[in-house]
Amino acid sequence: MTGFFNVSDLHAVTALVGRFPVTEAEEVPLGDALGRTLAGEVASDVDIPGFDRATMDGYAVKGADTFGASDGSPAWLRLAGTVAMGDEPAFALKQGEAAAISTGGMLPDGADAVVMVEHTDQVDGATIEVYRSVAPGHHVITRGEDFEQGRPILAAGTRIGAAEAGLLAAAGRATVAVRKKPRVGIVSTGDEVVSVDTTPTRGEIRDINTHTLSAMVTEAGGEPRALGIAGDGEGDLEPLLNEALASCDMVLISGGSSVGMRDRTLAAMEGADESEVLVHGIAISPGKPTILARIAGKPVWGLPGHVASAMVVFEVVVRPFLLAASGSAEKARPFVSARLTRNIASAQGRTDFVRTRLVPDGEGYRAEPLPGKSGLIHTMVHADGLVRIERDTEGLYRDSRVTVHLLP
Ligand SMILES: Nc1nc2c(c(=O)[nH]1)N[C@H]1C(S)=C(S)[C@@H](COP(=O)(O)OP(=O)(O)OC[C@H]3O[C@@H](n4cnc5c(N)ncnc54)[C@H](O)[C@@H]3O)O[C@H]1N2
Ligand code: MOO
Repeated sequence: MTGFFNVSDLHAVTALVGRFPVTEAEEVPLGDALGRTLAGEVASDVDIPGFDRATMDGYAVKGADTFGASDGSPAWLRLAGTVAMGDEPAFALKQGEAAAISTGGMLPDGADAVVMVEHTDQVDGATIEVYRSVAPGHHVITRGEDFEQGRPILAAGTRIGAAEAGLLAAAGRATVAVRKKPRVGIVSTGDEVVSVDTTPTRGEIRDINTHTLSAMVTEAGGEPRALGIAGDGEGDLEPLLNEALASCDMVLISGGSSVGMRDRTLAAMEGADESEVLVHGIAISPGKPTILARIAGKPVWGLPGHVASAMVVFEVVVRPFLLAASGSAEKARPFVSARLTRNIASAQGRTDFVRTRLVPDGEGYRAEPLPGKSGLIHTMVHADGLVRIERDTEGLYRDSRVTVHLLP
């Protein structure tokens, strides 16, 4: 009988991640670095900010000079000068003095706080009244408060988002060393699968997996390359597989990974030069008929054809390999805790990933499992996340608390 003679445990599969290389580093302009992964640790060349800086418009003061000040009993301070923006003040504050300052201006020596202009009145050209007491440090960002010169500010493996781009700009990084985006070749298979611009005849179905997988590759920091659809005939897949291997760092083939008569993915992988099949079958659901081969040092995946299965397998198995290939330090998706709206059955001996919708419920969420047919794309559209049920768990009862790993 044909079958999966050696179904692997999920942990054993993800442990294979170290068998594959990380992409090379390259220096890119900061403006092109969004979504990329830092190749090395980054330190700043300067203190940020490089000086004590006002965060409000008003007067730089010595906090102690304002202690006890109120509307009924204001503090009187002498005006020592005005701070010009972008300049270092040429004067220092002595006891009982204040200096006019704008937001972002440099505090003169001797000042340690800023009192807001609306809490003051100018009595004449040389004197102000202060109606509030300000403690030292009030309305001031101190030198090096964001980060200090020479100290690491971002670790290798950090994915560059908006905040990281800002930090790199502050640290003077006009160019950044990042990992090359792993290129991922995507091949769909099946005589019944037709491209999106075709009206399917009865028996045909439009190619969904190329588009879901491309989107997921992009989200994970890779660069998808759609290579088209291979038929089920003998020798149909090989040219596309070879093209993908020649131009990409990883290959995803969807469909034909099972044990049916037309399932030729395994044979095509085995027939490639320098090929070693590492996995054929994983103890997960959906996604049991997943294949992983190492061909010419590159990971080549055979993903289930069923559309939701292909997405779930990408999320829980392939994505960690893609993150590792780009040197990413990301470990796990964010998750929320929620109560199940109904029982979920699960067979022992495999890890289940249940597509789940989150329904807001007072302070938190209820987790609503979505019915399981893995050939339906709408279940993924409605899912907010996945609930993982471990191999040794038979199922979960309604109202039990579960962890929902959020999908992007
Ligand atoms: N006798 C058995 N049959 C099946 C088993 C099994 O253990 N014994 N496993 C089932 C499971 S679970 C899955 S998952 C599928 C996986 O099969 P394949 O990877 O070989 O995929 P196909 O047979 O080629 O396709 C399955 C299904 O998905 C549709 N499909 C394929 N590619 C696309 C695409 N790019 N876009 C949209 N839809 C696609 C295809 O038309 C089929 O309907 O095997 C079960 N069978
Ligand atoms: O294991 Mo399949 O991937 O259920 O749909």
